[in-house]
Amino acid sequence: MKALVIAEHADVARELAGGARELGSDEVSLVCFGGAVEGASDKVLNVAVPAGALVDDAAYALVDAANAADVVLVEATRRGKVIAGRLAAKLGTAAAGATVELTAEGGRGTYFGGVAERVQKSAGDKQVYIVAAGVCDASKAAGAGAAEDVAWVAPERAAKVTGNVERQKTAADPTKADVVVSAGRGFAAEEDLQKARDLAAKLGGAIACSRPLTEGVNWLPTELYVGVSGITVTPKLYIAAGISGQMQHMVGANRSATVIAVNKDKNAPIFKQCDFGIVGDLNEILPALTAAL
Ligand SMILES: Cc1cc2nc3c(=O)[nH]c(=O)nc-3n(C[C@H](O)[C@H](O)[C@H](O)COP(=O)(O)OP(=O)(O)OC[C@H]3O[C@@H](n4cnc5c(N)ncnc54)[C@H](O)[C@@H]3O)c2cc1C
Repeated sequence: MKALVIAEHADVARELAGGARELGSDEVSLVCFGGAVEGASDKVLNVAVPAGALVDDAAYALVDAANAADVVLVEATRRGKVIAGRLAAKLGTAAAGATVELTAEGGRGTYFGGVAERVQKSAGDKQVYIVAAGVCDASKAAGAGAAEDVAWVAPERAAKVTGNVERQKTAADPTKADVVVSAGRGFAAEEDLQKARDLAAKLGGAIACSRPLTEGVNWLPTELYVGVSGITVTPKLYIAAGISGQMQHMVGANRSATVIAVNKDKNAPIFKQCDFGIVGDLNEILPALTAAL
């Protein structure tokens, strides 16, 4: 069996390469847009993204590599999801998303904010899985990593980069953190986010958020929103503050080992999806937690 791994982060690339081996792949090809990955795969595919082009469009350069593979594992990033969808369409199949476990029977994924699970496979003989960080075991990754250049193939109607805006960099990556303090629309003012930052700092964790805090008011970078169209996090502790618990958000958080919710509405749906719930005003609860730690 042959596998193609597509990732944005070197550590997740290793994990997915390990996952491909666990599935029984005897040949693993790997492309990582976020840096060199050595000793993790048989082949390393170098896709040079031309200036002005988008990584999202890399699917077209990878069609031949995907066609040569039986299984394609794609890191569940925003760009990865675009690449996986386009590649699956080119292969005449569908991509299985939100995969939290890979098995020979298919990918186990969660749905409806984690209240349901199912195992699914792409139709046909080629499998395309979108897999989150932390799902596969990197220790199984191995290989000589023979380098191969892959020519860029521009899409028929490529998106054009019309400008670049430097984004605010965050101190810690929530996809890697053991503790994530996640802020939602319950935060009434941007400066109140400091309360979440203080708690995260005290716990050695990272900040994340629900989508309205990025795309609605632009208080935090889009890389930080958790959910079906954002990132998937798998921390030991997820503190959801001022988040109602809509399924589109929870699907990205429900693999956290422990979820604590802080919400002033005792009927908020999040209280049905958490291990511990605190009914109260986050403006009082978060500073109190920070002070108590
Ligand atoms: C196709 C699609 C994709 C989507 N993808 C995503 C996604 O990937 N990620 C995502 O997050 N969302 C996503 N959404 C949006 C999602 O449906 C919800 O609208 C969003 O998650 C709600 O964010 P929230 O919980 O922060 O806000 P709200 O639902 O408005 O909840 C705010 C909560 O804060 C509480 N609150 C208010 N004030 C306080 C206070 N002072 N102290 C404590 N609690 C307080 C309220 O009681 C309420 O429960 C998507 C929607 C669609 C249609």
